[in-house]
Amino acid sequence: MYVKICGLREPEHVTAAVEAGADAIGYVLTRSPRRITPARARELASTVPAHVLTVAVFAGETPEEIRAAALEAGVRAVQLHGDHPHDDFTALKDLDLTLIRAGAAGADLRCGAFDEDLLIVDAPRPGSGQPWDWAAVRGRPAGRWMLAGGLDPSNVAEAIAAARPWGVDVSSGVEVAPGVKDAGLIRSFVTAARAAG
Ligand SMILES: O=C(O)c1ccccc1NCC(=O)[C@H](O)[C@H](O)COP(=O)(O)O
Repeated sequence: MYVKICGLREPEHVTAAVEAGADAIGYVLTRSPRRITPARARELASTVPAHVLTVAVFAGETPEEIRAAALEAGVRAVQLHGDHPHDDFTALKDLDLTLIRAGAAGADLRCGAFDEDLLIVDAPRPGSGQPWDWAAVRGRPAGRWMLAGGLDPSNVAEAIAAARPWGVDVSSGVEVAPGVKDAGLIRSFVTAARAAG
């Protein structure tokens, strides 16, 4: 089970995620209580070992803005959340970064449909921590796809059983307040997801 922890802002939470065995770590570079600057993302990403994917998250920015911020942040992947057209992914292809497409269950659920490498199937409001009907997508997404939206250490096993994803992605469920992560919750989430997967 591939595990991504999103919305990290502090070095101790990056360390907790890496030590717990997370596969990917996300930095939100778009409008959000979790937003950080590309410079801060670079600082946080600089300590992350090469086997962990560092991801810059965007929603609605232009390919030029995404390109500039991703290069400044020095990440290994970009995540385009919401209604980004196929052309935006094509425009970023030459960056040679992992491309992640993220959206709600109404979108095209075939990973690779927009030339992306990974797909995230999320709640309608990203980063809201709201659980949704995970079982509704069971058997529908194809390829390397992560389930997100309202996951936490106590429900991730149930969510995995319901949707049968390739991976899981969490933000609010490992926080004690919006944008404030908790190292213990991060560890518990990774452990629970791995045990269930
Ligand atoms: O986290 C945000 O605030 C956010 C804002 C705008 C676009 C994307 C955002 N988060 C992206 C993620 O990958 C979250 O992990 C995912 O939406 C799950 O969130 P949650 O339900 O809080 O676990």
